[in-house]
Order: sequence, then C-alpha cells, then structure tokens
Amino acid sequence: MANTEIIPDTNPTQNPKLGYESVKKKRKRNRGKKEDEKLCSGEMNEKGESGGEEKEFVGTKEVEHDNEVEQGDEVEEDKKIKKKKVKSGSGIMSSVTFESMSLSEPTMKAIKDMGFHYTTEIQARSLPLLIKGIDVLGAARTGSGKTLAFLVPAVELLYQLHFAPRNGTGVIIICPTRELAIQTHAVAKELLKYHSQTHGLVIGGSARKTEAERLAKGVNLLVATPGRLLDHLQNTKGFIYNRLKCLTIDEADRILEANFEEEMKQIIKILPKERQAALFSATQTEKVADLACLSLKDPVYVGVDDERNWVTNEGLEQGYCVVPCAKRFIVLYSFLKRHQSQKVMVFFSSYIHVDCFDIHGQQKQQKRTNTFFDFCKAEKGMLLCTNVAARGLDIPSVDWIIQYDPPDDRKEYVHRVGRTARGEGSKGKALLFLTPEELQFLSHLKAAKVPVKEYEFPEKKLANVQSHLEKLVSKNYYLNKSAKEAYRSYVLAYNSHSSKDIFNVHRLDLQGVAASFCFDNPPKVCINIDSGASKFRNTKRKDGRSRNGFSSSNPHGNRSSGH
Ligand SMILES: Nc1ncnc2c1ncn2[C@@H]1O[C@H](COP(=O)(O)OP(=O)(O)OP(=O)(O)O)[C@@H](O)[C@H]1O
Repeated sequence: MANTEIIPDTNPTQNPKLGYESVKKKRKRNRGKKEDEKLCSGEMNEKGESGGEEKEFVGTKEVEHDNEVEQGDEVEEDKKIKKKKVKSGSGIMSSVTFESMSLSEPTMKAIKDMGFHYTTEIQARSLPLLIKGIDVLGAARTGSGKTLAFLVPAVELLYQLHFAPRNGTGVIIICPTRELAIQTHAVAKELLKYHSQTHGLVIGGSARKTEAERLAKGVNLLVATPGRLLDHLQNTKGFIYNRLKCLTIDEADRILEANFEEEMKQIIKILPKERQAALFSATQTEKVADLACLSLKDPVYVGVDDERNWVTNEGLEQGYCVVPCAKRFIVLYSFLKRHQSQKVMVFFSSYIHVDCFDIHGQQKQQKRTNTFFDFCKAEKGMLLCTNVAARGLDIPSVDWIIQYDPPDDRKEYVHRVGRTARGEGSKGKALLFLTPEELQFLSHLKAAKVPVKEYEFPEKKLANVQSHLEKLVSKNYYLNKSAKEAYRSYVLAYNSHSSKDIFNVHRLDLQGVAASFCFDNPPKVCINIDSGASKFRNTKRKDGRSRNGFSSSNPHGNRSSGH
C-alpha cells in the first residue's frame, strides 16, 4: 500500500533527534502534534506499512490562561480551563480580523487576552449577521469556533443595550450537556471580563436554590441546560426574563436527541417571542430544521463546510481496526499501555467502574465536573467516557480518540472524533474498533464523507495477560461482580443500538464478548433482550433459538459452565 498520512514517510535515520524518547521530552501540546508511536506495541500500522516516525509540527505553543472575573457566581473549575493561541491560516480560519468587526472596546480587549486575532470562518460569516440582529442557523464542523460565533454578538448586544442586573436576563444560551454549559459559561465569563454585565449558569445536578438566588439578583447572560432552565422559568419567582433579546441553542441536534424536545417547546413557548435567535450545530437533521422553524424568524443559513469533501478536520487522522470480540480488551489494553505518555479519550457504550478519569451520566455532577476539569488540565492520561462527553467539549491537547464501542451512527462518530484536532493547525488521531461483523459501518462513514483507513494490530505484540486477568476476575469477588455488570451493560447497550442491521445483538459472539470482560465463559447474568433486532438475524438455529442462545428460557445466552 502507498505511503499514508497516518504513518508519515519520514526516514528515521534522517533525523535521529526525532526518536520517540527525545520527542516525548520536547513535545508541545495540542497545536500540531508530532506523529507519535504506532498504535500498539509500536507496531500497529496502517495495513501493509511497517514502521513509522514522528514528524515536526507546525503551530504555536499553548498558553495557560487563568480567568479572573470579579462578577457573578463562579464555578471554581471554570478557572482551570486552558486557552490556546492559534495561528491564522487555511482550514477553519478566515482572513477577517476581529479588529475589523467594529466590536466594543471591552470585547476587543477580552478577545486580545484570549490571544485571538483572526476570526474563524464560521465567526467571520455569522458575527456580522448576528450583530445586525438577524437570526442565524449555523453549521460548521466540530472545533471550528462556534462558541465565540454566538457569544461575541451576545455580549455586544447586552453592552449596546446597557443591560444591568435589574434588567434581568437579556441572553439565554442553551447547551445539551452540563459540561458543555460549564465550558460555554467559562468562555462567556472571559468575554465579559471588561464589561459590567453579569453572567450565570443553571444546570441539572447543581444547587437549585443557589441558582435561584443568583437569578433573582439579575443574570444578564445565562447559560443553561434545558431541563433546569425550564424548571427556573416555571418556578423561580425572581427570574426576570421578559426582556430577553436573544436565545441561542448550541448543539441543537443533540438537544433534540437527548429527548429535550418537549422541554424546548415549552421553553420557547414561555420566552418572549420578540427576540433574536441563533441555532448552532456541527450536524444538521430534520428535527433541527423543525426546531429552527419554531424558534427562528427568517433565519440566514450559514453552512461553512457544505462544500468540503470531508466532514472532519484536516488535522485529524482516522483509522479503524478489525478486532474479533475476544481480543478487544487485550488490544485496548496493549494500546493504552503503549500510549501512557499521551492524552487519550476512550468511548464506551455504557458506563464502567474503573479507577481513572471517567465521566458518564450515572455520576454525581460534582464528580463529573471535577473529572472533566482534571482531564482538561492533565498533560497525559486517559478519560474513559460515554457519549456524555461526545459533544462540544473543548478539551485541550487530546492526542487520541478511541471508539472502543462503536457509535450509534455516523453523526455520533463525527462528534466523538471532534474532541481532538480542534482549532486551526491542530492535530489528533482517532481509532475505531470494529468486529468483523460490524464492518458494514464503514459504508455509513464513507457516505458521510469520513475518511478512515484500516490499521492492523500485530497479534504477537499484544500483551499476554488474558489468562492472568481471567484468573483475577474469577477469584476476586468485587472484580467479578463489576465485570459481570459491565458484561451485562455492554450486551444491553448493544441491543439498544439503532443500526440493528449492523450492530445486531443476536449476532454477537457471546463467548468472545465474555473473553473481552475477562471471563472464560459467558457469565450468568440476567439479560432481557427485546425482539426488536430479531428481524435482522441472519442465522437462526433450527431449534428456534438465536446463535448466541438468547431466549425467554435462557436469558443469559450461551454458556457452557456458569460462573
Ligand atoms: N478566532 C479564533 N482563533 C483561534 N482559535 C479560536 C478562535 N475561535 C475559537 N478558537 C479556539 O478553537 C477551539 C474550538 O472552538 P469551539 O469550542 O468554539 O468549537 P466548536 O465549533 O464549538 O466545536 P464543537 O462543535 O465541538 O462544539 C477552542 O479551543 C477555541 O479557543
């Protein structure tokens, strides 16, 4: 196979200084990373290639930037968000400067502090429209600067109208997840640094009473998740929202996917009708169009990437590897072991109990928030997460996105990989695990213009720990219990997959799945599998049972000896 983008064609002997160890020491974060180790044991490569080498990167050094805001309630962790300087150039950047946009002095000062000079494409195109008061439906790829595209006009609006706390809320920004809301609020706070306007955050899982008190004092710019916002709109007496001037909905499609449709309808019904609106998302769906109809008036559509060949970022190198069920865990383990010096996010379909950075919907909000900020600050480490972390989060310097469990659809794929290679000139890598039975998913990615290459994992380089782990899991009661629960969650999550023609639970190799949870046989757990996927079964046994043996009389599926 020809030379690839993923393993660069650099002769290791040409520059001995670029050896892995030396590069590791010199490594700068985020903006253009060096090509690093091979995927696994230094040997996992694009199929047919052998060896690889790190290459020098272009970009600027990340600058740590602490926010200092004197107004409003602060989420302590907001301070920890890092900011980066990004050079202008091709890709997501435009040649339009912020300076040329006639922004107010305090806003310009804050933007300068952030280190930004040129606008990104989505900012250059939507800022003037929003500043003129026009409704905007914005679509641009992940990591392309949508947050400032709607926050700068929002701050300008509040400034021009001389909003004061007694005027209540002039701008509401709705985000689908708490982490994204926290992050958006942090950026808003930075932008408002030299303004007198106030800001606030209301999110599920936080102290409702404190939020209500803060709202009663007057929050000019409010960032919220839908459920908690509706709660305050309905129940918080001192919340003044009748002077709302602009409603922004970020990651609109995710808001709808997360079953917030009803909340959104009610929120839009309660809020004043005479106001501007903006709706942003990296991916557009029919439902987004419906929401746009409901909330926007004669919107201008700003689609930055509509003409692009690929939907994902240039700096992102994407691959998949075909791993049989039984080997999945060992391949992941070997990979992570090899990449301990890097920052890796691993996506799972269901939550897992492990002693490391992990975020998922079952956690208390404070733990989720702390983990998120700890991982943001970390130079290296792995974050094990579910889709809670897939959208919008701007975590600096992520080297690898590993999709250990496949995404539900191509949109989810795009959002997950969008957690790396963010901003101009940034690099990152993504690896998707697929079993041989799931390969059809590649055609979905191709249809979505996602360029992926195949990687192979060298069997002989895999860590030889399977039997050791199986012993541990069989002997340690708590480990055994967690592994059983994880196995069960995995099968149930697989069953709830929407692309059942590809991810069909009835085709799962349960023996292999069991091995990936370090059991020598499928454990005895109660799994009620609905029959929704049954019409996609391609193999049915003569006795009427599916290949893996799920049936009402055998809810555990096939097993030879129970654990
Ligand atoms: N004008 C700019 N110049 C340089 N960097 C920028 C600029 N605007 C934003 N950035 C940086 O680009 C990164 C991505 O921005 P942002 O989080 O707004 O992306 P996004 O489009 O909202 O992504 P997603 O769809 O994943 O939510 C951030 O680190 C941000 O600080």
